[in-house]
Amino acid sequence: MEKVINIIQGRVEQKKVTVLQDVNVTISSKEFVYLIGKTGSGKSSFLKTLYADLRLVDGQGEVVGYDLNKLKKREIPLLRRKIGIVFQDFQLLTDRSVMKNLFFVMKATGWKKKAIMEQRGLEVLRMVGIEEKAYKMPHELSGGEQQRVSIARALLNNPELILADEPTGNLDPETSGAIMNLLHAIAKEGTAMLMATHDMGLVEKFPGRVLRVEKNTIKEVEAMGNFNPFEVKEF
Ligand SMILES: Nc1ncnc2c1ncn2[C@@H]1O[C@H](COP(=O)(O)OP(=O)(O)OP(=O)(O)O)[C@@H](O)[C@H]1O
Repeated sequence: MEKVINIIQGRVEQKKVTVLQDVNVTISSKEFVYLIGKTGSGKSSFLKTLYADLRLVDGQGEVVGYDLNKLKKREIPLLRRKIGIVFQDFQLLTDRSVMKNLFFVMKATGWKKKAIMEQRGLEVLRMVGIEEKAYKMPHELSGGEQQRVSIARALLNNPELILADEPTGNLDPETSGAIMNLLHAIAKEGTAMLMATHDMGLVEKFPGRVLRVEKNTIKEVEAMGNFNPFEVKEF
């Protein structure tokens, strides 16, 4: 299977302080992978490194075919076009409709023809089950619906990888479950998913590969057989 993330002996800093080191992580297409760990352990920092918002200080890294060490500033938008990013707080533009939120991203990533943009907008909204909300304003939607819009936005450019930072953090358990089903369905279609969460209930309910951030590094959690996310396999 094709590797969408390959980090070898990676090190990540925040303000000159090492947050993660000796990071070795490989993720292939279609995989659904959780990134767990305590608050402040470095989950967001790792995701930021993958979408080139933080530098990979040492080590090698390749994300959707881009070499993180060689990536020039002007190439960052090209990398982000092949990655979908979903945040806990949705990050929708509140002053415009759902469709105009999608247009905003499409324009920024090189789409030009309005009719084609509208067609693609409706298509991704259909994929997440809210096509009928296309012309509503964000505040007219529930939290779960807003998160579906942000997932639709992440899907616009057919990403090879979706990075989701606590995507269910602001949602009630039932809505979280529906969003998890959606994310799993997207991963099955071929988009790799790396999802940071500290909701262990979700990890148990929707099994997947688990990586744990602890002691300034990332470890694979043994998830075979008796699933126990607290059992850590040492490298
Ligand atoms: N912009 C920043 N400037 C300086 N230090 C930062 C910055 N962002 C994060 N840090 C520090 O880096 C470390 C890792 O933070 P990070 O946000 O990656 O953790 P996290 O696991 O995502 O936490 P949470 O679950 O609370 O989101 C923490 O010690 C944090 O204080």
